Amino acid sequence: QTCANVSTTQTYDYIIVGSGAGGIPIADRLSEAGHSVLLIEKGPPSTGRWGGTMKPKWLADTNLTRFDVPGLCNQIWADPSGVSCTDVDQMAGCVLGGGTAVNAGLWWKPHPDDWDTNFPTGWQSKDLAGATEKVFSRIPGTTAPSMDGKRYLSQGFDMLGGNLGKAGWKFIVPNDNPQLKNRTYGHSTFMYSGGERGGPLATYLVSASSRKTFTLWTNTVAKRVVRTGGHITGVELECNGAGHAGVVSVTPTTGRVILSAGVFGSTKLLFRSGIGPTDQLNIVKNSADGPTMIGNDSWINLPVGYNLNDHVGTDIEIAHPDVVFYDYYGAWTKPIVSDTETYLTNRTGPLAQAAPNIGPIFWEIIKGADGVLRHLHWQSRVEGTLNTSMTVTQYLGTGSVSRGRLTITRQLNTVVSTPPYLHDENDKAAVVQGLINLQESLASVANLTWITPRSNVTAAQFVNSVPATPSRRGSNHWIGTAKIGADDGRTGGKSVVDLNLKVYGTDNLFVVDASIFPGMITANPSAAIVIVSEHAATKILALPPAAA
Ligand SMILES: Cc1cc2nc3c(=O)[nH]c(=O)nc-3n(C[C@H](O)[C@H](O)[C@H](O)COP(=O)(O)OP(=O)(O)OC[C@H]3O[C@@H](n4cnc5c(N)ncnc54)[C@H](O)[C@@H]3O)c2cc1C
Repeated sequence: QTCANVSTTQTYDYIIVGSGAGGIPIADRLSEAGHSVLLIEKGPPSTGRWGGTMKPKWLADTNLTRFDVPGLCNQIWADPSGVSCTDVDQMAGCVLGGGTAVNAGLWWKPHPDDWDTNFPTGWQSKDLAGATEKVFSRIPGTTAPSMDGKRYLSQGFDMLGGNLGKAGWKFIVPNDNPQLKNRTYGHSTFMYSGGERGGPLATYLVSASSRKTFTLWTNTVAKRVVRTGGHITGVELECNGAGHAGVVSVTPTTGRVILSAGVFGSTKLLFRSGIGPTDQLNIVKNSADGPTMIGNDSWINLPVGYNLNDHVGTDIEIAHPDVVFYDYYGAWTKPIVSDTETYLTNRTGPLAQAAPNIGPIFWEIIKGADGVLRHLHWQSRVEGTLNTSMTVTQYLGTGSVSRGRLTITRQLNTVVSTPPYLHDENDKAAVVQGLINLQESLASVANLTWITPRSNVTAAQFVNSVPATPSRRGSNHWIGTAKIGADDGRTGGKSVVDLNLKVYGTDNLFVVDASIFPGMITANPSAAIVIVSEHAATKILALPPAAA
C-alpha cells in the first residue's frame, strides 16, 4: 500500500486533525456554516456505518462491528491491536471516533462546578448552557439502553443502590439533575441509541458527511502544521502505508487549522510544530524530525504538556450473595446464543448494555481544609475476584488541584512523565474521607463482604498503599495539556490557548479537545468535551476573518 499524494491546488477553510469527541462536532458545525472542512483521522474506520470491519464471528453476517455493540466495548482491553494508539504510554483510541468509538459510552450533563471551578470568563456554566442544550438534543443519552426499556442484570445495582438509599443517599435521574452530585445515586447514562453505540459518530459525523463541503480522510496521519511565524498555511502529512501524504493547505489568508487529536495527539503535534517548552522542542530537534523541523528562531515557547490531569481512580471491591456476574469478555468468542439472538433481532438484552454491567453511579462532594469543594464520582461494575463481586472505582474530579506533565521521547512517543495523582494533601484527604463515608454507609448491610480494603486496614492506610501511577490510579480521562486561559503562557502565564481556543502566538491555529480543560470535571468527560466543541464552534465562527 502507498499513500495518495494530496492535491496542491485544493485548499480548505478549516483543516481539523483528529475525529474524536472534540473533532467531530466542530467539523459538523463549521461545515454547516458553509465552510469547506477537511477532517483528518489517523486511524481506520470503526463503526459499521463508516466501513469498519472488526468484529467477532457472531456479527459476521451483519454490518455491525465490535464498536457498535455496547456489550463488546471492553474488547479494547482484551485486544487493543489496530485500535489503540501506539505512540502513547496510555490507552487511547486511534480509530475514527477516537475515544468515542472505544469508550463505554457513559454520558453526563456536567455539574455547574465543572465549568465554574476552573474555566475562565466566557466558559462558565451559564455561558455553556446553550451548547449543552444543543448537544443533549442531538445525543440525549439513556439510562435503559436495551430497546425494550428493561434493565438486564440489575442485581448489582439493586443491592448497592438499594443500600445507599437506606443509608440516606438520594436516588436521582442523573441528567435530569446534573446539579445534584452530593450523596446522590442513579443508573448510569449512556450515549447509546437504538441499542447501538450512537454518540458523535452517529449524529454529528452523519450530518457533516451529508455536505459536499465536508471531506473525511481516515488512515491519514498529521505530522505537524506548516507555518511561517505565527501564520499556519497547512498541515504536513506522514505516510503510514495508507491514506494521504504531502502538505494539505488551508485557504490562503483566511484558512484555519484545528488540532483535535486528543491530549496525547495534540500535544505531540504542537511539539513537532515547534510550539511548547524549549526542553521538549529540543527533544524533537534531536529526533528523526530534526532536519526538517521549523527553526529555533520561530519556536513558540508555551507550557504545552503541563497541567496534565486525569481522574484519580481508587478501586474498592465488595461482594454480596445477591450479585450476579455476566461474562461480557466471553461474549466475543463464546457468547450466550440467546443473548446474541435477542440483540441481533431487537437490540435487546444484556449485549445492548455496556460491559461489564456498569452501575450504580453515586456522588459526593467533600469540602477540603483548603476550602475547596472536591467532587467524587463512584462508578460500580459487576466484576472482581468472585462471581458475586462488585468493583467500585472512586474518581476524584472537580476541585482536584494536583497536576502532572506529559512529555515526548526521541522516538516521538508521548509519555506521562509526571503522573497527576495526589500530590496535594487535601486531594488525598478527600479520597480518604469519601472511602470512610462509603464504609459507614454500608456498615450495616447483611452479608456484604469488603474484599478491598479489608476491614483491618484503615481507609488512609489503604489509599496510601495504592501507588499514584497511571497503571493503578489511571482513569483514561486525560485533560489539560493545552490549557485555556487569559494568562498568555509566552509571558509567564500558564495558558496555551486564549479564550477562543486559539494558540497564543499564532494567527490561525486552534486546539479543540480535552487538552484545553484547565481542571478536572466530576464525571466521565466525553459529553463535556462535545459541549466544549459546540461552544468553540460558536466562538471561532464569530471571529472576524482578519483575526486569522
Ligand atoms: C477505554 C476508554 C474508555 C472510556 N470510557 C469513557 C466513557 O464511558 N465515557 C466518557 O465520557 N469518556 C470515556 N473515556 C474518555 C473519552 O473517550 C475521552 O476523554 C475523549 O474521547 C477525548 O476526546 P478528544 O477529542 O480529546 O480525543 P479523542 O477522542 O482521543 O480523539 C483524538 C483523535 O485524534 C486522532 N489523532 C491523534 N493524532 C493524530 C494525528 N497525528 N493525525 C491524525 N489523527 C490523529 C486519534 O486517532 C483520535 O481519533 C474513555 C476513554 C478510554 C480510552
